[in-house]
Amino acid sequence: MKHLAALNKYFWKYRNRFFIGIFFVITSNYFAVLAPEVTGFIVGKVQQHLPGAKPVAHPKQYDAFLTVFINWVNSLTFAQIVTVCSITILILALIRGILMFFMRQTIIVMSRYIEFDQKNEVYQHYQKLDASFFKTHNTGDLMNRITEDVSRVRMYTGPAIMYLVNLVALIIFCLVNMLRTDKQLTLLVLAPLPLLALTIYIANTIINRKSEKVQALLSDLTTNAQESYSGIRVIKSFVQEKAMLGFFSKNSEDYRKNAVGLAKVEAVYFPSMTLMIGLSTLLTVFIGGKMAIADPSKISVIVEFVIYINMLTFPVSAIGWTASMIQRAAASQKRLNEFLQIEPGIQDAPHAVDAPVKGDIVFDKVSFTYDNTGIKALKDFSLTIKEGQRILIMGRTGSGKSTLAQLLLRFYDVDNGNISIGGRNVEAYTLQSLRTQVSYVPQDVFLFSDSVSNNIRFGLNEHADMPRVQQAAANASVDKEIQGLQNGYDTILGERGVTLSGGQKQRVSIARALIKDPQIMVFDDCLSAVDAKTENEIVGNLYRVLQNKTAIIITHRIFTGFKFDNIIILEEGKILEQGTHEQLLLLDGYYAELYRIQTSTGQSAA
Ligand SMILES: Nc1ncnc2c1ncn2[C@@H]1O[C@H](COP(=O)(O)OP(=O)(O)OP(=O)(O)O)[C@@H](O)[C@H]1O
Repeated sequence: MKHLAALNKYFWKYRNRFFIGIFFVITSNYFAVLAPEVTGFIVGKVQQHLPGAKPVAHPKQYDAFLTVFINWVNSLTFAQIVTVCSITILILALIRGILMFFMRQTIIVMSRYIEFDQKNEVYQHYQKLDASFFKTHNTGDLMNRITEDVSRVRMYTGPAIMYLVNLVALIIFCLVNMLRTDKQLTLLVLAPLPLLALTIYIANTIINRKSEKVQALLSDLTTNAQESYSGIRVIKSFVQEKAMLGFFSKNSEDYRKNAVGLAKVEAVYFPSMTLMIGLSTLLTVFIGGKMAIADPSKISVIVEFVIYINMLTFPVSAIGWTASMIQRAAASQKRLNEFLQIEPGIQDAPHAVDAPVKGDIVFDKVSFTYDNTGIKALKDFSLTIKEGQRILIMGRTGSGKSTLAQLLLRFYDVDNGNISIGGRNVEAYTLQSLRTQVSYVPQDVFLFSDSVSNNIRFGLNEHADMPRVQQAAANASVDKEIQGLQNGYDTILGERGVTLSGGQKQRVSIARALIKDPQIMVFDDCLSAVDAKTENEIVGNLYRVLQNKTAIIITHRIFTGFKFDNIIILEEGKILEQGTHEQLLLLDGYYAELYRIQTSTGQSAA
């Protein structure tokens, strides 16, 4: 339950709505319990009007408000009393309805505001968390917490609180009135209600457990179906349709069994609840009936009590429901707190500054190990890249090339050594200035379900006009292909739009980096999906665009047509060879071997 304390800041933020809402809940219940009293009063009047009726031994006491009303009504004729009381009951119902409307307008609307704020809070926090957090938590879990868990918490901030205050207020008002009317009858007829509340609580817990299981199975089923659709080409090419169908049918069967089990419990639960509630009414009529036989003036009491019992039915049955709603919200808030309390490992250092990120890049004895796998990706790595140099980084897969780029952008922080740009440690720049001024084209391309032009503009804070977007696309050699699409630059990409080829996606992603026009650019194996001719064209363009800029190009292919200031060959996190193309050929090592293979097979990019 302590987990829910995290929500207090929201209650405080919306305190006006909250307290006004509670005021509406209480007043609506006050007016609700006036109706049975007026009904009891009028039935009493009718009974007294019958021939041979004995006068009431102990006239009933009313609260101050009702006493004024009854004193006034008593001054009217019998026919007028009946009419006025009937209209009063109608007016009371109307007042209650209006107050309930305002109660929902305040409390439920407040819960929607809190839900909105909480979703934003979680989303903003996700944005702050670093790369290693996302590597160790799966997307489904992140999605579930921001949607399902936040919704469950809303059930607490809205309906649960509203019903809780409502039931407490109604039970108190009813009890006060019932005890004032007849203490003994009150205790007798209310005896089954605690039992009812307990039974409902237990049954609700069982239902919740079962429905959570059903929910989890449904989520498995959806994931299963989603994977089948997105991996349909792999399934078909490996002729695994039958196996996948079998897997899906098994999941589906598990889901069916559990859903039917839940339906059975619910089928027993609701009628038994009605039966138990009926018991209280039966007791009222039975015990009250006996009392009325002994003293006919008690008829009004029985009528009043039957109405009270019916009024109490819903709140009492809602006790279990509300309790389980609060339990579920507490469990969900616990899950949300787990993430909200994680401090991002990569943050702005206290002394970090917003400054132009340019100058020589120096890796000084850098070592880095991935925490989750213990893999030592860089070992005592030192390299100086002069401002304006274009360098190529090559090496076997897993040799640490991408790690270098990610350390430069502070997706991770080094374990030992340091990385500086323009004489200032990368940690001394704010993340904002570092990442806006160093353009990075990652290995795995990601395009948003948006227009091509907006995908290219993505990293800009200002709006770029079309000529600028087109220029960036032309430099990435993708302009002509975009123009060839049906809606050109307005073509929507992604699941509901056009699917670009792997090479086209890579080039849109390069255009996105080029449009930022930064001083430092890092291309991480981002041309792997394009053919040699296109690659040649892009590198040619890049060579021109990257004049006077520092460029780090990570690749597996050799570009012979262009002169790189330095070529680095990495091996197991260390420099194996470095120098210009000619120097490396003379060295006759890994690079020369790769060059021979590529030229003999015609793979060389230029
Ligand atoms: N997020 C990660 N968590 C744990 N280990 C990682 C992670 N990323 C990379 N590694 C490991 O670190 C080592 C270096 O990986 P890196 O991605 O830098 O290599 P690379 O030279 O870029 O490879 P490739 O050419 O295949 O892209 C590899 O052994 C890899 O398995």
